[in-house]
Amino acid sequence: MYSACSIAGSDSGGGAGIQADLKTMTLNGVFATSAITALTAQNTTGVFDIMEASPEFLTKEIDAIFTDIRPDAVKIGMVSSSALIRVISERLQFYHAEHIVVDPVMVATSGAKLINDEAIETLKEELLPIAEIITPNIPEAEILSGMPIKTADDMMTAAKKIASDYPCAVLCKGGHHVNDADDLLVQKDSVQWFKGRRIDNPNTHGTGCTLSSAIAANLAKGFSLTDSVQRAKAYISGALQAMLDLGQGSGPMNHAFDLNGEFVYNSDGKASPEFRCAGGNQ
Ligand SMILES: Nc1ncnc2c1ncn2[C@@H]1O[C@H](COP(=O)(O)OP(=O)(O)OP(=O)(O)O)[C@@H](O)[C@H]1O
Ligand SMILES: Cc1ncc(CO)c(N)n1
Repeated sequence: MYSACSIAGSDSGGGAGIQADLKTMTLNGVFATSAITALTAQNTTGVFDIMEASPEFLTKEIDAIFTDIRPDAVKIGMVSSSALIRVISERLQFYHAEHIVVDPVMVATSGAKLINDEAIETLKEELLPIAEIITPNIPEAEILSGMPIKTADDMMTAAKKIASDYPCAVLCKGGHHVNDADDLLVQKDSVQWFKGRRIDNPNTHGTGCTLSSAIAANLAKGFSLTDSVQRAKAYISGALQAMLDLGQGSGPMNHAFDLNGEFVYNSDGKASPEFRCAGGNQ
């Protein structure tokens, strides 16, 4: 069975972070491992506290994973400090990790800052050079490109700038646009829009984590980057469309669905009629 590893923060509320990643990877048909960078005391209304793992402990988590169940892809989410970013970069290069997806998490849906300013520079220096793809939302793309994004043309200019500054593909997510939820993928030789109808659901906590984990899971299974993004976009649209309404703020998504309405994935990562997800038909 293929496996993917999430290196990210824990969300006690279950909607984002490691919790979203493990659900997404499982339902996209790969075995999921995790190296936790920080605990957050968080729910749908906000982030109340953060406790970082030490660099030494994060090193041991990554070593434990790579020396035993080597991941076929790695997703990196919330990493709040430069010291932790350096550990991740060094360890992933040491293990020649493949298919690295970087979600440059900066601010939670609720508005809480999840990275310090110095660490944003370290992320650019240490993680973007080893990433296959990065998945900024619009505010993150503004910071990485150094330009404001108000229109689809701005999105294109900013994503192209980031893709020319760093050796990775860039998926600029349109969730923060007011109209359609269209995402833009810029690779060295191609540019492609992934169109998404905006789903009228205020419960979008963890959409970015879910999308990047679904991309990593599909890369782990051997799909091309373009196909992995396409499949991840279908997954996030399904999870938003499945309309869960939990908590008092921006709630989590519903992962207990499948793309055709009934079945989830078997251990080969193929849709299987024998393996029905509890709650999938609700
Ligand atoms: N209301 C919506 N309807 C349809 N798709 C959406 C909606 N909101 C977000 N998306 C999609 O969800 C994915 C994540 O995008 P978004 O810009 O919300 O990421 P993010 O801000 O990093 O998420 P997070 O809330 O986890 O920080 C993208 O594919 C985006 O198009
Ligand atoms: C732990 C964690 N990672 C990422 C996000 C971004 O959605 C969040 N809110 N919490």
